[in-house]
Amino acid sequence: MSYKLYQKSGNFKDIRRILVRAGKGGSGCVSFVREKYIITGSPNGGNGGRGGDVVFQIDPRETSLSFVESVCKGGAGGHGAGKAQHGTHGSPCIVRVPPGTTVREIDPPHLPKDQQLASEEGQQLNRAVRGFKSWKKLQPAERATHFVYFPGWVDEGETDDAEIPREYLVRHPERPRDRLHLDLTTPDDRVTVARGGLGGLGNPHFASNEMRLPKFALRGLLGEERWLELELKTIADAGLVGLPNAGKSTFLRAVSNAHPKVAPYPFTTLNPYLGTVDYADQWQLKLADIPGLIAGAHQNHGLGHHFLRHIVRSHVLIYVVDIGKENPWEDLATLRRELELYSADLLLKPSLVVANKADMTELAKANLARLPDFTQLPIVPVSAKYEKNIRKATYLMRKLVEEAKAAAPLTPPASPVT
Ligand SMILES: Nc1nc2c(ncn2[C@@H]2O[C@H](COP(=O)(O)OP(=O)(O)OP(=O)(O)O)[C@@H](O)[C@H]2O)c(=O)[nH]1
Ligand SMILES: [Mg+2]
Repeated sequence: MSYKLYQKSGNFKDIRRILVRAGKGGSGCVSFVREKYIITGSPNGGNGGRGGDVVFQIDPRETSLSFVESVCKGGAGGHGAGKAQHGTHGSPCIVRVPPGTTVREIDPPHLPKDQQLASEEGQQLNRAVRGFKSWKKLQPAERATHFVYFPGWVDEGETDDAEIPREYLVRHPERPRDRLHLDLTTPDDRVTVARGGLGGLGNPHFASNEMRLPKFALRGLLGEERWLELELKTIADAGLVGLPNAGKSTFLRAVSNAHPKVAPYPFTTLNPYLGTVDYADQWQLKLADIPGLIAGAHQNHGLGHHFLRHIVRSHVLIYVVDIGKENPWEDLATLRRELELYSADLLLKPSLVVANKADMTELAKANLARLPDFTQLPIVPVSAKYEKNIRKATYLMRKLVEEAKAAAPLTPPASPVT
């Protein structure tokens, strides 16, 4: 049931597993000067171009991971050509991701269990399989995968003495041992997640006194390849939590420029929704509306509780309770219990109780009088539908957010790129 409801939420995706593969480098070229009266032309093959990187561009306009491709490939570098013409660089693959995306490298799904990188044993095996293998020890057939030859020319050990720069010694670059782990929070930042392969060297590079006319050039290297898990944890200053139908979306509509759907049935909201509250002095507050939580959400009742990932980063939590029904404090206790089961840290965040639907009845008034007996948190009665007492709520929200920001001013810094 809950799965189906989640599926109904259109294209929204907050978790994705993708493959990023940077482009391979172009090959170097074997070529010689051919001109009238020049019998033995000097080598003039160009180098191959670099493969294109895969780059994550953090774009504040994006709010979902649904437009990220499952396979992101950088373009291949062009091959070198005669007359010392170098190959073109491969075009980079630029992937737009919303701020708040975390990136974690995972094992490729097709590797057998014992070869997976997670275990130390698996890591050793991986290194042995695709680890550093000196090209000198390779069989001729294997060696041909490193070199391009002049047509009809047979390698009889000439390539043994070729001076090859260190970075070319490994044809299949070993999978980086440090796994990529990034937290992309800074808007408009760019992070390279897979580097393109180097372009191969043309034959002039191997010319020496012993070998004036080298008839081989280097092939380009393969680009990096990684499997990544992207998870979107929305960045908002405050998050609304409440039972279904408590009026969270109505409250967001009342205080911000956002227009989430409002309807008198539970689970109207299926995706997190972000709104901005504008204050008179240009100060802004980002407020996130998420689907309703119910008792047992940690056991996947209702819509489950995985959407709580969108409020773990917010500075302040706002509990929206429907004060017009019997025993609203039980709802508050349910909410706090479910939050604790997701992450106990959530309960430590500064919070505020918005007692919604205060316009309703005498019961609402009686409940409001009793509510402080059940919680220490500040309580603001409002009517989101009729926009009553909204100013007081926004004022308190701002105060809490400013205090929380002053206490922990920095958003977590982006971890270094490996
Ligand atoms: N009388 C009254 N009705 C309200 C008030 N706030 C919201 N409602 C009504 O309550 C119903 C539910 O409101 P929503 O904003 O969709 O509730 P929600 O918490 O977002 O619900 P879900 O998205 O399903 O979790 C709607 O029919 C609203 O018109 C209020 O202050 N007074
Ligand atoms: Mg809603």
